[in-house]
Amino acid sequence: MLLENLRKQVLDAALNLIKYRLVTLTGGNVSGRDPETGLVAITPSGMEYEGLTPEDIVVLDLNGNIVEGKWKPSVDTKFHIYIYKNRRDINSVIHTHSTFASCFAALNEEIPCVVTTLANEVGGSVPVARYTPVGTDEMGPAILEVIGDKRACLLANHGVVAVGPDVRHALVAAVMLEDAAKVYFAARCIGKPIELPESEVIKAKELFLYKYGQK
Ligand SMILES: O=C(CO)[C@@H](O)[C@@H](O)COP(=O)(O)O
Repeated sequence: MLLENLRKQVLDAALNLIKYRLVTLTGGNVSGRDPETGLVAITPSGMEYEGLTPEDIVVLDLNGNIVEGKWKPSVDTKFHIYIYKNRRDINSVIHTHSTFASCFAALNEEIPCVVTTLANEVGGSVPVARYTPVGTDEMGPAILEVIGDKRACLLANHGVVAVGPDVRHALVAAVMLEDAAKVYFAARCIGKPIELPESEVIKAKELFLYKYGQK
């Protein structure tokens, strides 16, 4: 089996989307790129993640051709591939429909950096990519128009895309974005959330990039 370890990471992340309630049923998708071969492992389309094995994860080349796999790849394959083709620093793309972040996607509203979590794990505020129809060539460019060096963006009227240098970092960005979106949602209900100063955002971002955990 090609890319067994990466396929296991992609499947594990997909199961975590269910665990952290970022998707329901077959919603969302996960992919990872192998830096050595350039091949991409992506979840199959329309299949619930529980019960899948690494063999069910589809391996593609950067033209979107199936290299190994028995199922059709995600309906969102085009934007995953577009991101990999245009951003060498990104080796994982995760798409979710997480509830609170999707509220702001429905409002076409950026989530400001009102808690250090967003600075730490996403790199600051969360921009909104313009609406594009699912499965089209437009979604990839719309995402790269806004995401910059952030680790996540909202998809207008749709959901969330999180990215990272590997599957683990992209998963953490997706989970922590939803945490921060819940806080922002509740804070908006109570009063007027206060944005962190840019200087503090930079400090919090760098702390997690260079010092957090066992670094
Ligand atoms: O949001 C969408 C389609 O609108 C997709 O993420 C979701 O339905 C999952 O599709 P796939 O199972 O990845 O083909």
